[in-house]
Amino acid sequence: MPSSSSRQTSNNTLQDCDDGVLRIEAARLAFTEHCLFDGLSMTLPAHGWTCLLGRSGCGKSSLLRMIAGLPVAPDASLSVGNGAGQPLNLRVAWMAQQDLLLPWRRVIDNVSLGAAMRGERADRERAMALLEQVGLGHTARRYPQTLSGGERSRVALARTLYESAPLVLMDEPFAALDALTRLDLHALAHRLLAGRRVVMVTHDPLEALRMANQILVMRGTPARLDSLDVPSQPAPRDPATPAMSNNHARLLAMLDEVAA
Ligand SMILES: Nc1ncnc2c1ncn2[C@@H]1O[C@H](COP(=O)(O)OP(=O)(O)OP(=O)(O)O)[C@@H](O)[C@H]1O
Repeated sequence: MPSSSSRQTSNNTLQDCDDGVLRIEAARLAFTEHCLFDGLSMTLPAHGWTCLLGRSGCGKSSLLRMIAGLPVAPDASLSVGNGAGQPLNLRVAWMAQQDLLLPWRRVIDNVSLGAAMRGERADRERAMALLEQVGLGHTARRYPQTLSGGERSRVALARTLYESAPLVLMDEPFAALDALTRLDLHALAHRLLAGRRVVMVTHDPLEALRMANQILVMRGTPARLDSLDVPSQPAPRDPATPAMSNNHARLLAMLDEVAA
């Protein structure tokens, strides 16, 4: 899902809103035999990263898809508002674990893929500038299969940035990368996404502690959302500090806690 667009969920209309908080409320997802969550709410500040963690299968990716307005299940609903009960319109960009680069399009044409999908003329200058920003200007005319995994992730990041969406949803975007490449991508993504509202699903507590302004843990059955304070240093944080080790232990304990 490389493109962004105006989204409509089952029970609300989303409108552009770059400032102020965003409230996700009354999120519910149930299947015939079980309810994954019901009545979940969260506040997303205007700028900064919210990291969402939880045990496998608790519904993190589904919740992210619901925020994006994508279909998940017949019994799936939430409302998105500005905290004062008013619905909002919001353009959304999506970045997934799989880079979803199209092998038959050159790198630069993958960056501007959203424009092509919307039937718009691609802004090649902008796509090129973004490629330069992620350090891959020299690969513009190559095809994705000639790039390494880390380079492909950089192209996917450039494609996400091309959308200029105020809300960026990321589903384990760095999970397939080796540890050092991941650290590099953290720093790059943090710099290039400054000023955006980012929600990132991750399985990696250290990644969350490194990047987040807000950490939310989904746990319990049906799941509830609990928050964990983040270290006071600015992100992206050095993983080798005592504050990070202490919080890492606390976050692991929260993830491990038996459902209440
Ligand atoms: N049609 C369906 N019927 C029943 N259960 C379903 C259906 N579709 C999805 N599920 C369940 O919904 C749950 C939530 O999936 P989701 O991918 O959102 O979880 P997750 O927390 O992101 O998992 P992971 O961390 O493993 O990626 C899973 O347990 C999945 O089996």
